[in-house]
Amino acid sequence: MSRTSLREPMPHPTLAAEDAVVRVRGISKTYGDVEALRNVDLDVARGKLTTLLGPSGCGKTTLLKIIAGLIPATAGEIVVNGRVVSGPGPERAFVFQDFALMPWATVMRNVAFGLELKGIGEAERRRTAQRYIDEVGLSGFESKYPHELSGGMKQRVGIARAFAVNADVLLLDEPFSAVDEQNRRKFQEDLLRLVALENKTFIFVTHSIEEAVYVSDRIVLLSPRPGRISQTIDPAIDRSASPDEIRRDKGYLDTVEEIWNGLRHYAE
Ligand SMILES: Nc1ncnc2c1ncn2[C@@H]1O[C@H](COP(=O)(O)OP(=O)(O)OP(=O)(O)O)[C@@H](O)[C@H]1O
Repeated sequence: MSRTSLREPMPHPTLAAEDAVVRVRGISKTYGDVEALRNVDLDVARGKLTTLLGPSGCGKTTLLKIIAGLIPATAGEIVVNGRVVSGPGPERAFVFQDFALMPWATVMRNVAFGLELKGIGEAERRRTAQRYIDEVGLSGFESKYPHELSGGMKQRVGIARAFAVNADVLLLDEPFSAVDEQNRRKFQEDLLRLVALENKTFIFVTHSIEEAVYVSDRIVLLSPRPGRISQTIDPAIDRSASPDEIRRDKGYLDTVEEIWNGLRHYAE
C-alpha cells in the first residue's frame, strides 16, 4: 500500500529555487559555551510537511526559532521566499508548545489576534477567525476564555491563530506534546487534513518517531548536540488509507523501525 524510501545520509539536501520556500544556509548557534547547532544546511519544500526529529537537546527548537526569526543565529542565514530573514515576518507563523494564548482574551480574540496586529477591520477579522475556529472543531466556543478550555482545545486555538494570519510557512514546536494520546492522534489527523486543504508549508518539531512518520513528507534527523543533519527520510505514506490502515502498514512500520534503529544508540 505504501512505498517507503529511505535516503542515505544527505548532509546538504538542496532543491530548485522555486521548490524551496525556506533555505537554511550554514546555520550555527552557540549559547554561551553550549554549541547547539553546527553548520546546518536544509531546503524546505513548498507545500510539504517537513519534520525535525532527533535526540533531546539536539537543537530542534533552536533551529525552528531561528527560522521564525525569534532568535538570531551565531552564523549562517535563513532565506524565506528569496528574502534573508532578519526577524519575525508575516509569511511565518509559530505555534508554541505551551499554546501562548492571551488568558484575558476570548477564543475569538485569540484566534483573530494576528489579524488585529495587521490592522485588519473587525468584520473581516471575525469572518476569517470564525472559518479557522470551525476548521479546528471549536465552533460554539468563540466566547470562552483559555481557562475554560482543555489542553487540547487550547492547542486548537493556537493552531487556528497560526492559520488565520495566512502565513506561507507554519512552524510548529511539538504542538501535541501537552495533550493525551487519544487527542494527539485526532490532532495528527486534523493536521494532515489541514495540510491537504491549505497548501501551506509546515515545519514540525516532534520527539515522537511514530508521529513523524505518520504526518511527514520529509523527516530530517538531527544528530546529538551540536545538532547537524544526519539523515533525511521521505516516508511516502499513502494518505488515502484510513489512519488505522496506515499505522498497520508495513511501509509505515518499517520506517518507524529504521529511524528507531538510527536513534537507538543515542538513547542507550
Ligand atoms: N536560551 C538558552 N540558553 C542557553 N542554552 C540554551 C538555550 N536554549 C537552548 N539551550 C541549549 O541548547 C541546546 C539545544 O536546545 P533545544 O531546545 O533547541 O533542543 P531540542 O532538540 O529542541 O530539545 P528537546 O527535544 O529536549 O526539546 C540544549 O543543550 C539546550 O540546553
